[in-house]
Amino acid sequence: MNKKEVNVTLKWVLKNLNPWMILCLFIFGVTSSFEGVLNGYILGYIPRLNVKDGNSLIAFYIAAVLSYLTVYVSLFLFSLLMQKAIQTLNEKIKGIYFRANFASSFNNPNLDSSEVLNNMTSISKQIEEKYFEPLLLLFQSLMTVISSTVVVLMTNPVLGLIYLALSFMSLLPSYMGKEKMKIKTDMWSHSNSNFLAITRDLFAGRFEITNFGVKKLFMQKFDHSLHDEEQRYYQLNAFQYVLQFISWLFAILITLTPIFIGLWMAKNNILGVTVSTILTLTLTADHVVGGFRQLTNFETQIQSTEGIRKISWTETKTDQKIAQPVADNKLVVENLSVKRGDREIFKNLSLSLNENDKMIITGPSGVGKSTLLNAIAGYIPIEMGDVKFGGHKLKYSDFVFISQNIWLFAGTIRENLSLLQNFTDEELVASLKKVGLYKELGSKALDFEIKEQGSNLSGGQAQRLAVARGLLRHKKIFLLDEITSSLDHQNADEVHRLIYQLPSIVIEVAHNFNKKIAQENNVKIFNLAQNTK
Ligand SMILES: Nc1ncnc2c1ncn2[C@@H]1O[C@H](COP(=O)(O)OP(=O)(O)OP(=O)(O)O)[C@@H](O)[C@H]1O
Repeated sequence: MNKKEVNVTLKWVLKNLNPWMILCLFIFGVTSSFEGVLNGYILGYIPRLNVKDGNSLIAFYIAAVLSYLTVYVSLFLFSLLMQKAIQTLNEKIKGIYFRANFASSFNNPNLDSSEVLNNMTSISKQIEEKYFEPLLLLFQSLMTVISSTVVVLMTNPVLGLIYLALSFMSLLPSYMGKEKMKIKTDMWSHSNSNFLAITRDLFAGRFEITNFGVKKLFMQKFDHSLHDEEQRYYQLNAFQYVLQFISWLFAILITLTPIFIGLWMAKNNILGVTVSTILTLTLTADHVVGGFRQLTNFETQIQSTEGIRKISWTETKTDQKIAQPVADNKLVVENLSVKRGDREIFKNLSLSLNENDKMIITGPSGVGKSTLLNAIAGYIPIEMGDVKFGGHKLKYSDFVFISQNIWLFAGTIRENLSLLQNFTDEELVASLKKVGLYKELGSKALDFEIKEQGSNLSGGQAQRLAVARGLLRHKKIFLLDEITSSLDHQNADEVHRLIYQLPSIVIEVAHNFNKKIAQENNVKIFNLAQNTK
């Protein structure tokens, strides 16, 4: 077991991006940030132009076109590069997230693929929208704030400072409403998760709700929770509009007051203020505050992802080698003790199987048959004891574990058998013949297309395919968990005759089994109930 963790931070982002990409993002981030000051600078220049001088008008026109062109080309390239960077980072994060869940699923057998997929999509989307994008845009906003501040102060330091001070007042309403906004968001989010939980529960219990005739009561519960959720959402939005309204009122003061002060200074010839100064400051000062507002917004988004950016998992060591011959092919279970939760399922349990031995583990429901098989396989933690094969600790590569749900994926029999490893067609055909599937699947058995989750194969065919996978790899141990419980007697007997003849050790967990076939094949019967009491 190996504990691993990836913390998605600025350092991680920089490490995973190409240095050239980072350099270009930096350059275009700086040049594109002048978008904020360009309007103010160019419009503010107009009153200073000598409109009688044609040459200076042409020069002004060319300079303005080139400036806008530089800024917009930079902005375009910055946006394009940003998307490329996000693609790279998304691929990394989704890859890590999937691998983390894949590895951790060994300790969480109930983990469902749709849950992993949903989480992977929603978490990576959140990291993309609330971390990667804001992080890349944060730099650009910072540059906008710096360049606009420089232009404002250079235009006229005193009037510039008045403009900035008043502009920053526009942040007051949202700053003051921040705490209340957070409370309202939390309330809505709490109500929303309640609503989702109730919806899931109701849907899962739709048959019981109908059978017990309690539909009306549960629909009322649903409506109540839906109303609560929508009401909280309305309150959240209404509060947002209240803040917005206060901001508008502030804006009237903030926009007109510095213009009036500027005009008054111009009238009285104070500090060389002109109409040109007022124009430049009016159009530029807003970008300082706008950039600042964006900065704080990005920072809040970045902080909100702190929890989901830490991805940790436990890596279980797997070896992908084909089973190697061992000194003696004996499987020995020594003093095995297993607890599930606080409950001791069995204690000091020992078993010994020689090469090619077959054993059925039986006993009443809930006694711990599947637990024992999973503990032997190493799929669940054990309290004490050892499981050895050929004198060494049993490894994943030593055995094939087959349960009722055979893992089959959309693809050919060839792919499902070889699992994308290199095997010749002769080897694949030989394994299919051993389980009696070759003839059954027609002349082109290897090219037979299996549908998603093997929906076009019978239960028995799927079981035999799983056995063929193990035979192909010369596995010396087959661990089988209730594999025939969903098959009819004839199919179940057929599968049993096959597995009891395998040149391997077979341990099968079975509630019910055909005693005659078991006897004919010298299968040992191990009743767990008698061995745990
Ligand atoms: N995932 C789990 N987490 C906690 N306890 C579990 C879990 N699975 C099973 N158990 C407990 O372990 C006991 C043994 O379960 P197990 O599935 O091994 O029994 P079994 O003999 O295979 O039953 P059955 O024949 O009904 O499949 C159960 O009674 C249950 O209390």
